[in-house]
Amino acid sequence: MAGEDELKLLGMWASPFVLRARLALSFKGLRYEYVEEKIFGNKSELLLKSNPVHKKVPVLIHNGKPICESRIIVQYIDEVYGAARPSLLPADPYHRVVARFWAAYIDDKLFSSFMMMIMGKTEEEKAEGRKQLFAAVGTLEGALKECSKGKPFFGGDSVGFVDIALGGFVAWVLARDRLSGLKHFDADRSPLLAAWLERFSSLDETKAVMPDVEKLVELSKRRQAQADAAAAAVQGNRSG
Ligand SMILES: N[C@@H](CCC(=O)N[C@@H](CS)C(=O)NCC(=O)O)C(=O)O
Repeated sequence: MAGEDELKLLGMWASPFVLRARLALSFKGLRYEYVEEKIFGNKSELLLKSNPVHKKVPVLIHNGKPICESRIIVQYIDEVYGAARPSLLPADPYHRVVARFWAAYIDDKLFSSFMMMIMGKTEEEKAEGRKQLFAAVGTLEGALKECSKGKPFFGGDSVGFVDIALGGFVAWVLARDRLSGLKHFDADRSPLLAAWLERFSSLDETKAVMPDVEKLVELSKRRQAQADAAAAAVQGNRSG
């Protein structure tokens, strides 16, 4: 990193999107100031000023300039610090758009079905979320085969953009595995992703920023209880 560069990350410890930014910074070997935000309480002036459109974390502030949205932040880090460590995005424009396509798929399909499975208002909705999640995992298994071409990561020999996009969810996948007793990246149904999960989780750069899975399990239980109570109240209002 250039001597006078100042990097500050506004985050929240449990956020998978923040974890993406932390992973990218970690894989590039960059130092930065981390600021924990109270996103469900009073958001800081700095966050509101830095991300007035979405008011969400992560926000990366580079020499006073804010960059918002996790996938954009990861690509920015890769462009600015391209010389430090291997590039996250492939050099070939077609391979680059393929990587961007799968990173978007992770948000549009994997994350949305994951949320439906956890926060669904009815048992039917949760079951539908689970079904869609397993379908999305199946599709990603094919994407890993296509992108890695037999190498360890979506990025090939080294971690790339899609690895980071999916890596943001690793701690949550492990926490939900623990809560449900299910393996979301199951070695029988998705052997490549199961092996990827082991490999990615064991890297030093990942371990350095990975949130505590036990703490996520506790947070997940609390959120589940709140979602269930809200769903029960809606049900009560309908029948009352
Ligand atoms: N699309 C955004 C999603 C970011 C996001 O949803 N952040 C959540 C934390 S996980 C947040 O800041 N929520 C606060 C709010 O919704 O007000 C990204 O990729 O960065």
